[in-house]
Amino acid sequence: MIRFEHVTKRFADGTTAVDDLSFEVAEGELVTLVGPSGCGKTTTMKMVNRLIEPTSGRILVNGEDIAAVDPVELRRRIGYVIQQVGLFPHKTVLENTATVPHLLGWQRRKARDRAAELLDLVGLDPAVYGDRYPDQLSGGQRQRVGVARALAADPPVLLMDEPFGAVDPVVRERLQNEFLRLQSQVRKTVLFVTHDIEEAVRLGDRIAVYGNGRIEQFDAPAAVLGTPATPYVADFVGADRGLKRLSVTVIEPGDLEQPPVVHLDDRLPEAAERLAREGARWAVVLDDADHLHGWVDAAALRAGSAGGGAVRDHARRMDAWLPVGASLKQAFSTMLQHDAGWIAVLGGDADDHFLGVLTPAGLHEALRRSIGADAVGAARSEVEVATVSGS
Ligand SMILES: Nc1ncnc2c1ncn2[C@@H]1O[C@H](COP(=O)(O)OP(=O)(O)OP(=O)(O)O)[C@@H](O)[C@H]1O
Repeated sequence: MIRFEHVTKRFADGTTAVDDLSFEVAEGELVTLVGPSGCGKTTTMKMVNRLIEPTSGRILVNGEDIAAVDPVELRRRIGYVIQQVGLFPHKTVLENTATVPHLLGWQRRKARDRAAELLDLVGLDPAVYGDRYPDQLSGGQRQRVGVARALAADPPVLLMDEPFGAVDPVVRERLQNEFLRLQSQVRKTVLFVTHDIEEAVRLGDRIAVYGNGRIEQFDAPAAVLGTPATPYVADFVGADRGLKRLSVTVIEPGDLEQPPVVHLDDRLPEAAERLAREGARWAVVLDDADHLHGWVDAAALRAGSAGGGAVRDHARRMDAWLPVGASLKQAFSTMLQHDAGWIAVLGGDADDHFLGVLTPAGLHEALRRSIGADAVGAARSEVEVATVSGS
């Protein structure tokens, strides 16, 4: 979808910003370009929409050599989001979002409807924010408008240059999550520049690690963290790359335990007896629709049994839950946040169907799986650490 063939950019003053670059971003793929300041990431990106012309080599978008495409026309087909969002201050949020559809000559009504739809998609209610001006928004909201505007004309390709760089870490993480959700719906071909390895790892299907005008490694996040190709990459991803892997390893159904499950309306004596039979100290409680309600203590059930009643009289709410596919980092963080010895995992066919619980032991297994997955290429010391800590 985006293909670089031996692309070099040498500026007039002799600086070689990009040196013989060849790589490809597949259709619907999100590739992050990551590296220290000045290594050529932005230059790479700006060559795709012809804000910068290569000195040699060629770039194809959707099989077409872009050197032959009129730059203005090319840019209308490519969404572009930058850090200083560049919203028009005298235009409302809705008008800003409808900019490209207008340029493309859409009917006013159709353009505004589309803009409203996009604002909704990025989490801004058009009825609340549509008529505001950019200076009446927070930094995070402005970034969302930037993303909505870039997507408004439904371009197949999106270029994003540090789009979430100017907001604080909490808002940034929220924007990243929202963007991932959005991308899973719209499946654009995305080139995403960042100097933050955490962001690159979280967002990228693949990551290109840059060092001085060249790509040092181009691979899936887990592979870059697990088996850095060069000492430079190892240094760049950091000594705590084991920890960073937590954010790219997901919980799988096999990591879960299956405690006894009771329902809110189950009668007490039967429920208490069942837990006693199974030797369980607690059970997960589901409601009529099989949605997670919480948990119940076996001793409380036993004590209450004599008086009759139902599980609901003793059930406690449980807010510590995660969707299957969440990262181990989220699992760790949820356990800490709720001071919980286990967390419920929901998902599967129906979205919030109860699947099982993740315990610290399950988490540990998942960690070992994450390291073992590429043990073939992993450094010996890493595998040994996993073995020792697991014994
Ligand atoms: N117009 C220009 N003329 C001369 N040199 C330039 C020009 N634009 C960029 N450069 C140089 O090219 C190199 C790569 O710049 P580029 O902006 O692509 O880096 P980057 O990786 O995006 O950095 P940052 O993360 O700081 O944005 C740098 O050494 C920069 O100084």
